[in-house]
Amino acid sequence: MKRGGTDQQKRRAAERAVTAVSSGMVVGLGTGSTAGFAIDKLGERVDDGLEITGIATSYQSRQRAREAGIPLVTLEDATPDIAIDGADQIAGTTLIKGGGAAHAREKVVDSAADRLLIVADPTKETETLDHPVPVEVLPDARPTVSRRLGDLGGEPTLRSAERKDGPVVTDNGNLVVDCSFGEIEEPAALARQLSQLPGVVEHGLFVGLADEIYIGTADGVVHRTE
Ligand SMILES: O=C(CO)[C@H](O)[C@H](O)COP(=O)(O)O
Repeated sequence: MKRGGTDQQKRRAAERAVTAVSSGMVVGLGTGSTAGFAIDKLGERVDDGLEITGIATSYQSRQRAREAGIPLVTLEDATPDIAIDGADQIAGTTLIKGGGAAHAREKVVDSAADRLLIVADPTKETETLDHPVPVEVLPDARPTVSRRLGDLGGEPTLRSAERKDGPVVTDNGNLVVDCSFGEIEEPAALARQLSQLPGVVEHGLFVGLADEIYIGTADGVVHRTE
């Protein structure tokens, strides 16, 4: 499911993006290995005196932030000034996310932030989007949503857990259906259709949300803005 860049590429992207964070900011903390490197770097800067609070997007990012020593608040307390998150596929500034099954909370936090910075390795960048779209569904709605996804031309597969028999259960207690649509020619239109399906909690198409893309390479970082 995940495309694999190197840790060095991911760390480079993450550490460059973290330079955009300054004292006083509320920072949305993304999920996944690349966003994890950003959390680690923010923790180092907190040790050095940076005064920030974080808003986690998942159980995983909350744990990593705690280990890094970043004080945490929730959306009840504050609105993020900036969010740093990873992606599974990037075409321009349109994204597919949800490889870590965290896309529902990620979309809430990322879209609340004034600036969304995406950090990734070069294997994530493509001309067009063709990665299966993760769709978080209410457990009872899984059969009907899967049928509707088929009607939309998709090929839905219930995501299985890797280390136990049975499906992946999200932090919100829901299931994830990964739906392949082949090459997605109109992501915004597909995003609207997916959002309208009863039982869909959230899908992993992020359209019009990312402000900046940081791609770590073997010898530096490519930084793109909208
Ligand atoms: O969307 C996500 C989690 O839901 C992640 O940001 C995405 O899967 C990228 O992860 P990684 O940096 O480990 O490749």
